[in-house]
Amino acid sequence: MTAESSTGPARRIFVAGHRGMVGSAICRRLAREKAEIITRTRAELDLTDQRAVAEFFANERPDAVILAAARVGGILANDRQPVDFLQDNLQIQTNVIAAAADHGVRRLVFLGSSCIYPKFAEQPIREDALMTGPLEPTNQWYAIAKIAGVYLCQAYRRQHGLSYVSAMPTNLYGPNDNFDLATSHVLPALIRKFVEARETGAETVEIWGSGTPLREFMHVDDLADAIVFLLETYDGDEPINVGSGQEVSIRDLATLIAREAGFAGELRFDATKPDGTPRKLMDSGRLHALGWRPRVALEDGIRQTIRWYLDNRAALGADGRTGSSQ
Ligand SMILES: NC(=O)C1=CN([C@@H]2O[C@H](COP(=O)(O)OP(=O)(O)OC[C@H]3O[C@@H](n4cnc5c(N)ncnc54)[C@H](OP(=O)(O)O)[C@@H]3O)[C@@H](O)[C@H]2O)C=CC1
Ligand SMILES: C[C@H]1O[C@H](OP(=O)(O)OP(=O)(O)OC[C@H]2O[C@@H](n3cnc4c(=O)[nH]c(N)nc43)[C@H](O)[C@@H]2O)[C@@H](O)[C@@H](O)C1=O
Repeated sequence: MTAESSTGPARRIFVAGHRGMVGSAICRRLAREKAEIITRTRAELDLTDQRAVAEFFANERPDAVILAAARVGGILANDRQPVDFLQDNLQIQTNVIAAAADHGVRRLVFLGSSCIYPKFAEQPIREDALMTGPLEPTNQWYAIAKIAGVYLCQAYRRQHGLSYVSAMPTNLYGPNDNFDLATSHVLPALIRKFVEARETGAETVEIWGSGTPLREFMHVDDLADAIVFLLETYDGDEPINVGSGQEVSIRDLATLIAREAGFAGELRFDATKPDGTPRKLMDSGRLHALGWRPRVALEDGIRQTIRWYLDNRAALGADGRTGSSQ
């Protein structure tokens, strides 16, 4: 294990999870850099397979890694599949981070999530709120795994001097999102629901929970730009928040998407579904102080993502996830 801890451009970058929403956006963004991008589909490399991951790193020798592969899902999937969200994420991140360290990877960016912060953290949430209070019960399993990932990066830095960092994105949306209503996040779910309601002439659309929770949304192209910026410039022990500052209630988000999708009917709130955390607006002041700012306004991003969904839904699987052709 070597301990070269400089920032700066990487040459061979392994983007883990390149077929996902975040990984694909990172690949689009990296195409503008002088870097060779290494990818593997899940069929080629199951990241929960420790031996296969070690072999891959021994053969490919990337000098940087962006870890955007994970078991990801919305509030209900997190709540109903605690084993999958805890176990898959612990395995994927531990295998990748450990193999990277064992095979001389110089730089690694681990993606956490704003849900790792305490449910009732002071708003906007600063990085030092981590581990200061109880987690939101619906996604505590996923959060515990992600917290372990943050600590593993810090541990490799402390014990082996490695330059591994963690970024905490807020709620994301954009091309290649998951539009499966059972497992998706709210924004793609509402795009699909309102588009289909307009097409079928449905009079109501069901919105989970009370509509009062507040969420901060960022377009995935902004996130990808921030991750490449951090890969090249950030070498800190602390995780760093990546937010947009664009906060909206679920009711207002639904109203906005309904308008953009051309749905004029009624919103019906389903109180049997969980609200989750009441608010999670991140303080992204540290990232801004480094000189990075988001660009995509929420309305523009939603309009663009509705267009993407309309243009691409035929190629999505029946469940609304990107097919295996990429
Ligand atoms: N979406 C969001 O709102 C947020 C996401 N994040 C973080 O960003 C990262 C990416 O999320 P996102 O792009 O939305 O998620 P996606 O589900 O769109 O993508 C995840 C990717 O990981 C791959 N993957 C999952 N399990 C394995 C495995 N065992 N072996 C190999 N590959 C695997 C998937 O492969 P396959 O295509 O085969 O399924 C997919 O390409 C995650 O770390 C997530 O926690 C953080 C905050 C918010
Ligand atoms: C990114 C983050 O994402 C997850 O947390 P979340 O922000 O609570 O996730 P969500 O997008 O699924 O819901 C946001 C809000 O929206 C409401 N809501 C309304 N109607 C629908 C709906 O149709 N689908 C969904 N999914 N939610 C809906 C829903 O009830 C909730 O109040 C974490 O588990 C964790 O994985 C994580 O890191």
